[in-house]
Amino acid sequence: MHDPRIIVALDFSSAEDALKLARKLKPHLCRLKVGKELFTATGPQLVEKLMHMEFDVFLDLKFHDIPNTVASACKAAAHLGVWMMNIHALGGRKMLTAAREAIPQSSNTKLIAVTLLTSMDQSDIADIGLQGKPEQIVMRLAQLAKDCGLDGVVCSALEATNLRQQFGADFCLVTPGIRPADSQVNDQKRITTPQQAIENGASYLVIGRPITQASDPLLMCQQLNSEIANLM
Ligand SMILES: O=C(O)c1cc(=O)[nH]c(=O)n1[C@@H]1O[C@H](COP(=O)(O)O)[C@@H](O)[C@H]1O
Repeated sequence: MHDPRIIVALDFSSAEDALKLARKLKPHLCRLKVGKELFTATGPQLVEKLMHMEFDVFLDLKFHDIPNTVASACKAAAHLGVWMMNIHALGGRKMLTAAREAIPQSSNTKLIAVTLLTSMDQSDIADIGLQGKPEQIVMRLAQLAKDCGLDGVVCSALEATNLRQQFGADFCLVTPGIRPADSQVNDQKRITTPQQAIENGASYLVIGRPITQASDPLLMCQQLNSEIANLM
């Protein structure tokens, strides 16, 4: 059974563009992430289409609201049959627990919590009044997610080494902010190369623009997969 480590972020504004890219890729090489832009534009039908193409789908809607609202949203997402979904750890213990309890035990959907967005660094943390360094905040929020029974977290691969050590092999570390050596950083701040991410213990690498904007997305995905395979 294949367990691709790359999750391609389908950050597109239409189903047509998303499907065009998905048709170039292969389910044994990558999983796909549907985020706020694409889901808002296309709704659950596109998620169903991608699953029908045998891709595992990570529904990245980063729910953050009162516990009852988040719990109901998580229940609806689990009902779609997605492989993974996320909520914001900053929603706090009651919200995380309500979300966990809302997903039926019979469901295989993984529930993970976003810790500190990879687009944020120390100055952004100061702006919103959080205390500590990024790695301390991420550790604190990951501990909260673990305590509430979640399957893992979204973090930067820069923090993965400590989290892997603290929470063990089964805790899922999903790492965006992945940038191959020669690609543009864009709006990301806490970045690593794919190699660093794997070496630091990341479970899955979320990669958007370096694959979606590549002249040959399939080739880029294949190359990254072989680099990852060489390290494992
Ligand atoms: O939850 C996420 O997927 C996420 C969390 C985070 O902290 N940082 C982050 O970049 N993401 C998502 O990961 C993807 C990264 O895309 P690229 O920067 O184009 O590789 C985007 O779809 C983001 O929404």
